[in-house]
Parts: sequence; structure tokens; C-alpha cells
Amino acid sequence: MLKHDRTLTAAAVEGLIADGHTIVIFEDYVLKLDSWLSKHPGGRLAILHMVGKDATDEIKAYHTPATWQTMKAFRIGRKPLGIWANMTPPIRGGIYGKRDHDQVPPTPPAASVASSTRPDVTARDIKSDPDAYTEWAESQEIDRDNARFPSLDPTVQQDIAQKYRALHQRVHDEGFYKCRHVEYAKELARYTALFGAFVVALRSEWYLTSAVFLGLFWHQIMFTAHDAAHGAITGNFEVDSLIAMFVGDFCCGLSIGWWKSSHNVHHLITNHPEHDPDIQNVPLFATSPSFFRSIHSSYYRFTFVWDAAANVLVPYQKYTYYPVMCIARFNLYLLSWLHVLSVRSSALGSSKAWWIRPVEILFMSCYWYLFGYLLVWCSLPTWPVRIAFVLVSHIVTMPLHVQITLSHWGMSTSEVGESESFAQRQLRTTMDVDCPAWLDWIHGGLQFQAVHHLFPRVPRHNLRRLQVLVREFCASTGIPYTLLGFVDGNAKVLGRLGEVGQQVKHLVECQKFMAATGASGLH
Ligand code: HEM
Repeated sequence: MLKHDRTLTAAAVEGLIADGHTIVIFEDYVLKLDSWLSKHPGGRLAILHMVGKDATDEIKAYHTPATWQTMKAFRIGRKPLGIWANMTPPIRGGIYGKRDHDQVPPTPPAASVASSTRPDVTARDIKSDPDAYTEWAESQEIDRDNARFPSLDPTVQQDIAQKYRALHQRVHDEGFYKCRHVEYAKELARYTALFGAFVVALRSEWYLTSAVFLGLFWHQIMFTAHDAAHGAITGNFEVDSLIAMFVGDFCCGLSIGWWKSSHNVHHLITNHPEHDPDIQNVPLFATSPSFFRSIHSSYYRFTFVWDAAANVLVPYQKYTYYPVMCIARFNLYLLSWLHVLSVRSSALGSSKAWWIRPVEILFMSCYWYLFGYLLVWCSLPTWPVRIAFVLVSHIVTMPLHVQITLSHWGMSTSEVGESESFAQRQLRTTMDVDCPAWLDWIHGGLQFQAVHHLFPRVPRHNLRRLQVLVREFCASTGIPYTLLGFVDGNAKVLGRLGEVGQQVKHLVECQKFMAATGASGLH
């Protein structure tokens, strides 16, 4: 018998994880990825979030069939027959020790405990103890999700996974992965027209008009960077990464390496307060009460301390949302440079993506030479014009930042347990935006965010067709599919920001109560 044909029990896998090995289940096999972790073009975190779990759906969603084949090299055994009981990855708090076959598995972390087994939190605790209040607020959301979504019973979730796999097969068979490149010819025509209008206006010395066209050009062209960074244009990692970097780094000054590293994690562990960098914006914004307990971000390796600034700012977040989105692009410049100079970026040096970092530094330097020096410094006449130009061109991209947050910020941020299937998690934390087909170009594909989260490599221009199949899938599994118009979607996000803002007001009341009475909370 070949070594990888022996069956490894759950206890054996647990023992391997306890010894520090990186173990993931893919189809019927157990993969040991220790040696691959530092070579993975998708980064270490993508794999670490899957340790102990059946990652078949995530792996198939993110890699081409050719890459699936290369994974055979990492097999160390078969998984036991039947449904694999997902373990909590160590990066998410899973604690492992060796155990015998008949011992019970480790206790899941508190957040995934069903409401029936949660300790009672009394009304008085909620009023006087900030931690009890946070726990209560979190439990409300878990209960809401449990009531709306299919049961987390492993057999139900396995059935959903099987239906998702059948759908994925159909997506392959019916050619959804084939990019219709003619659509990019149309995109290119639009981008060229916007860039041309910017140049003409600049040469005519209509500076603010030219700033508007430059902003519109950036707004539109970034959609193509998103497509390419997901490998959805040519399906070739190198070519698509290069297209994404040309658009993102060279034309817009934004690091695609940064974007990939945070976006890949965002896709895998969507809306998880401790792990999804896209919702970690304390003290400006909090979309989950979990932030009240000062969470440690595994992506930023930084603790977002819940402090006095958060107490003051978050209650007003529904009012500051749009103004902050107007200047969000400046923050992305900072994050981009921090990324390319970071250990995370240099860590890709041992992978086949080693060339991304130097090319990014070159492209982003070119951007700052062209935009910062030649355009703003040399071509604009005075300081007021320069400042106005920079502000206008950046503020015009604001709808893009709203669009990016729209699909997730109004959705659930709760952790309901490791048995939840990939498909259910994506649809629970992501929504689509409804618009007529002729307006698709304005939203750039981001309006099909839920469909995209289920099939991230499917080219943008096929998503509207695929949406029909996803709706059928939701109907057959009983998973609610959230689809709102742009205005209603905004209202949902503002509603969520308002709800959490309101919770902060209660939290502050708790803190005041504690200070006044000297009551001891759990802090
Ligand atoms: C444990 C689960 C895994 C997850 C969640 C995962 C996730 C990802 C993600 C998100 C990307 C996209 C990277 C980008 O474009 O920036 C990626 C790329 C890639 N991954 Fe993984 N990965 C996993 C395991 C593996 C394994 C076991 C291999 C072994 C061959 C592998 C090989 C690759 C390769 C070669 C790429 C480049 C794109 C391609 O050629 O398909 N990954 N992965």
C-alpha cells in the first residue's frame, strides 16, 4: 500500500496539527503543507485559515484544475470515510493536543457555541458589565443567523456542499470560466475615452474638469485590476498578475500585492472581525460588537484596542461613512507602501510570485513620478489648483469605495461554527446589488459580489448569467440570497452602522455604571 493510501483518523490529524504541522483536507485526502507554506503564491494566511478543515471548496474555487493536480504531491493519507468534522484552525484559536481515538474532540471556541449552551446573561449584567453586553450583542446576531439560515448540522451542510460542487461542475462544463475578451475591448474603449477627456481638459487648462475625468478613469479601470488579480482574464497567474499590477500599481498607485494579500483572506474568512482586514477599521468604523472587546487582527498582527476614540467616533459612523469614503483612497496609498516594504511582501520571495514585489516598487514609483511630479507638480500652476485637483480627482472615486463596502458591511459578522459550508458562509456574509444590465459597467461586476464570492475566478462579464444558477442553488438549499437595489443596499449598510453605533452608546453607559458603582466587570 502506498503511504498516502493509508487512512488517517481525525485523532491522528489532530496529533499532527498539535505537533505544528499544516494539515488540510482536500477531497478524499489529507495534505501536509509544511514545506509549501512559504512557497504558496496565495500567501501563508490563506492556508493557515484552512488547517484542520475540509478545504475542498475553497481550493477548487481559487485554483485552476491544473493546479489541483499539483496538490497530489502533498498527500500523506486518506481522510476517514464519511463527513469530515472540521476542526478550528490554530490561527483562529483552535487548541490541539494528542488524544486517543475514543476521546472527545477539543471544545470549539465560544463564538461557535450554539445559543442553547451559552451561559445565561442576565438583564442586569447587560446593563452593568461591558463584556456581558458585548457577548449578548454577539449572541443576538448568531441567533438571528441560526433562525434564517439552514441548520448547521453536518449532514445538512454536507448536502449544501454537494450541491455547490455540482453547481461548480456545471460552471466548468457550461463554459463560465471562458473569458469573453471582446468585453475588455469595450472596457478599453471606455477607459481610453475617459483618459483622453482628462488629457484634453488638462491641455485646455480646465483643471478641475480634467481632475473629474482622471477620477472617473481610476474608478473604472480598477474593476479590471480586480478581475485580473483574481486570475479571471487569462487564467494565467503571471499574465493576470502583470495586468493587475499595470492597472493597479502603475495607473493608480495602489499595490496589487497588498490588495491580493488582504483580499484573499477577506474572501476566505469573510466578515470575521478578528481575521477579515476589510472590516477592521476601528476607531473609525465598527460593523460588529465583537470589536468592543479589543480584537487582535491576525492579518495586521495588531490589536485594535477599543478606546475612548472609538467610543466617541463609532456612534456617529453612519454620518461619517460617506465623508470618510471620499478620502479612503489616500489610506490605500499608505497601505500600499507599507505592504511593499513589509515582511509579508518579501515573504513571497521564495514563491513563484517573487517578482511581484520588485515590479510593484517600480510601477508605484513610476506612478508617483507621473502623477505626483509631472502632473501635479509640473503641470498645475498654483498650490490652490494642485490641492483642488488632488482632492477632486480622489473624491470622484468615492462610489468605488462605497461599492467595495456595500456588499459586506450590512451583512452578518458572526461566527456560527466550523461545520458551516463554504457556500453558506459566503452567502450569509455577502450580498448582491440589483441593477439593470445596461448599468453593469458602472458597478464593474462588484454588484455580483455574492456570486463572485462563490466563484472568484469566473470572469466578470459572465456573472450576470451565473447569478441565475446561484439563485436556483439558493432556492434548492434554502439559503437566503440577499439582493438589494443600490439605494436599499446603502440603507442596509447605514442601518448596520447605526445599530452598532447605538450599541456603543449602551456600552458607554455600562462603562459609566461601572465607574460610578465600582462594579467589577471582566475587563
Ligand atoms: C489550503 C488551502 C489553500 C487555499 C485557501 C489557497 C488559496 C489560494 C489563493 C486565494 C490564491 C490566489 C493567489 C493570488 O492570485 O493572489 C492561490 C494561488 C495559488 N495557490 Fe493556493 N491555496 C491553498 C492551497 C494550495 C495548495 C495545496 C497548493 C499546491 C499546489 C496551492 C497552489 C497555488 C498556486 C500555484 C497558486 C497560483 C495560482 C494558480 O496557479 O492557480 N495552493 N491559492
